[in-house]
Amino acid sequence: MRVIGLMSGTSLDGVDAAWLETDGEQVGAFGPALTVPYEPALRAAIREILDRAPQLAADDPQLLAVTRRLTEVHADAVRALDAPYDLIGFHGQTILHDPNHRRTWQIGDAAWLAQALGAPVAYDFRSADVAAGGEGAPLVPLFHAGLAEALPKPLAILNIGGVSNVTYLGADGLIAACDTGPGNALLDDWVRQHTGQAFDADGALAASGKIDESLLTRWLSHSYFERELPKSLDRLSFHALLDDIRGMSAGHGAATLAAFTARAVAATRLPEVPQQWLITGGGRHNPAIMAALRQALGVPVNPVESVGWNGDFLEAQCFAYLAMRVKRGLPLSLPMTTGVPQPMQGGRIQL
Ligand SMILES: Nc1ncnc2c1ncn2[C@@H]1O[C@H](COP(=O)(O)OP(=O)(O)OP(=O)(O)O)[C@@H](O)[C@H]1O
Ligand SMILES: CC(=O)N[C@H]1[C@@H]2OC[C@@H](O2)[C@@H](O)[C@@H]1O[C@H](C)C(=O)O
Repeated sequence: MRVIGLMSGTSLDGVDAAWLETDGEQVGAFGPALTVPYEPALRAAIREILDRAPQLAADDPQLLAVTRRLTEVHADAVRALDAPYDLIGFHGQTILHDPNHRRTWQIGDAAWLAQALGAPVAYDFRSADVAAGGEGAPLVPLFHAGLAEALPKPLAILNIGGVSNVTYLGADGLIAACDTGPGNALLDDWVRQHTGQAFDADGALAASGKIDESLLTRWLSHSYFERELPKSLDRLSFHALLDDIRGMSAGHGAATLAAFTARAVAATRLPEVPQQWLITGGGRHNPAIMAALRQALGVPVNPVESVGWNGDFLEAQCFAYLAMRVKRGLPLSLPMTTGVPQPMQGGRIQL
């Protein structure tokens, strides 16, 4: 089937939309993809909702307004793709992720979207997993495994979005995963506070500063890095650490945060050392993070473009693939990807 996947990630920068022809197991063809950025007012409103999420009522007027506007931008993204489709995969925007309390919350109005587009919409990909005692994230591993079938293993695929997550593919067929630590979200927030820019373009600010090694050592002693996978994070899980660098110069802070993203990856215990790391997500555009990864991992580190994938749209493509799996009743997650007791179906379809 022809499926459009829609992902609004933890960076809060906009909606990624990507077209895929798939049966939910193989990818038949990749198609057009694009990003519709959120207008600054919407971005700020999402950020407010995210900060208020733990106390937020489902009928909060600001929540309802943000949900509607966010869903409209998703509809715009589908229309802008201008390609025929049979099904939509709609992730929505995560505003809260707390699997320990069996809560994960993605906002977005699937019923409105299905009606606006006149097409079925698969949505609510994470809650069945969390209800079954799983982490509810990451969900991308089965898609990575499908794409990487012919690649040499063991292989690690690292997404550096707002939060970073890794998929491990073993030579024996094992698929394992977890969030590794911060991606760009801490760094983005730091850069916004200090320069007013949305992110550290090309790692320039980080390159101008010096890494605070003793602080890094302290941060890496955080209990999250002791935990075995599977495990997952909220966008705000590490935000308290920004207090530790409050007095630092913008450059030193950026250098230390970029290095932390990379060292947290290296601190993640995988079943075996991968032959290669393939890097996807916006963080692969940051040379400071890429250089720190190469130094910390000691095996080849390459962007996913080196194997012909598009690292700006892999997650949107993933939710097209998962939409098809929802439709076919195939599992979305496995014991070693989210900690569910058995391969777990999930998602719902709005007709
Ligand atoms: N040229 C660049 N230089 C430095 N950083 C960049 C560049 N381009 C993108 N980024 C970083 O990538 C981020 C966006 O990444 P991405 O689009 O993968 O996020 P996302 O889709 O919200 O992620 P996720 O859902 O995985 O959390 C930006 O906020 C920025 O930090
Ligand atoms: C709860 C949630 O939305 N998590 C996101 C987030 O962004 C990156 C990382 O944290 C990953 O765990 C997940 O997204 C990807 C698409 C996933 O589920 O695989």
